[in-house]
Amino acid sequence: MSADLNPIEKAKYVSARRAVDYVEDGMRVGLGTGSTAAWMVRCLAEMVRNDGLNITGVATSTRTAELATSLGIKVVDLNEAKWLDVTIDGADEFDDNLTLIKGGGGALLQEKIVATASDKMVVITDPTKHVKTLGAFPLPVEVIPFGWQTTQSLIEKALVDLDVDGRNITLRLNQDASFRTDEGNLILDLHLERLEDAQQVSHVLNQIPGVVENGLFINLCDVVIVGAADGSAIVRDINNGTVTNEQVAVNESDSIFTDVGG
Ligand SMILES: O=C(CO)[C@H](O)[C@H](O)COP(=O)(O)O
Repeated sequence: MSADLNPIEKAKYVSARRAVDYVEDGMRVGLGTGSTAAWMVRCLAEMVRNDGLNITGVATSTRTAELATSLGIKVVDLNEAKWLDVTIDGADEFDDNLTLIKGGGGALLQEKIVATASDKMVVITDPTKHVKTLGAFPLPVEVIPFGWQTTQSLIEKALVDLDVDGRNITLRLNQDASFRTDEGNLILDLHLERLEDAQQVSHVLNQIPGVVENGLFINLCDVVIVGAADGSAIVRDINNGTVTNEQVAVNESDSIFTDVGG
């Protein structure tokens, strides 16, 4: 493996490399967003280039669409694909129930739509993402710009009613301006520390006018892969209840490392 990659980046690559085993010829594939998902896109592109793999991708963000297209993967709109065989995406946190916090890259809305429209969601992670209790990573909530400060107040009040301390909410920034999602919306990051009842919090947040979606992914993830820098990967499949520890075949002179300058 490229000596220039740091251990976390190697772990991300290993989990992405294992995840593309779920992709078969002719499949419609949801392409996640983030640095781990970018490795998956590069792995798939290599299979398209070298093995003639024929797939249709649906991207969860503009930047993933640009990466995939630039590497030769056919990308179509979800309206055209309609339904997907598998989605492979990263996560910011996951717990033992495979409930996720996503949206660190601001793509949670499209990621959730795409994951929901997939037969299977495979989540690719590194060891830093596994938590006992969700919430150390701030929970992203996508809100429409109109009256967003009022929406924030309503979120604060709803969290107090749930006995969750939600007073620490920040508007996500991109340099000095507010961060805008692909849909032109804003992201509020909820610094909750601990999230005991994800189902309830998710439900309550999504009832608030102005909230478009939140970053909790509940009962969506089928498989989580935790890659490690030594080339091993733990693969947990929630549907068949298996957990396997595998060694992933990694080619040190893989051309995808030069694609990213590694
Ligand atoms: O949810 C996401 C983007 O909205 C990402 O999947 C999540 O932030 C993980 O990113 P990375 O793989 O770079 O750690």
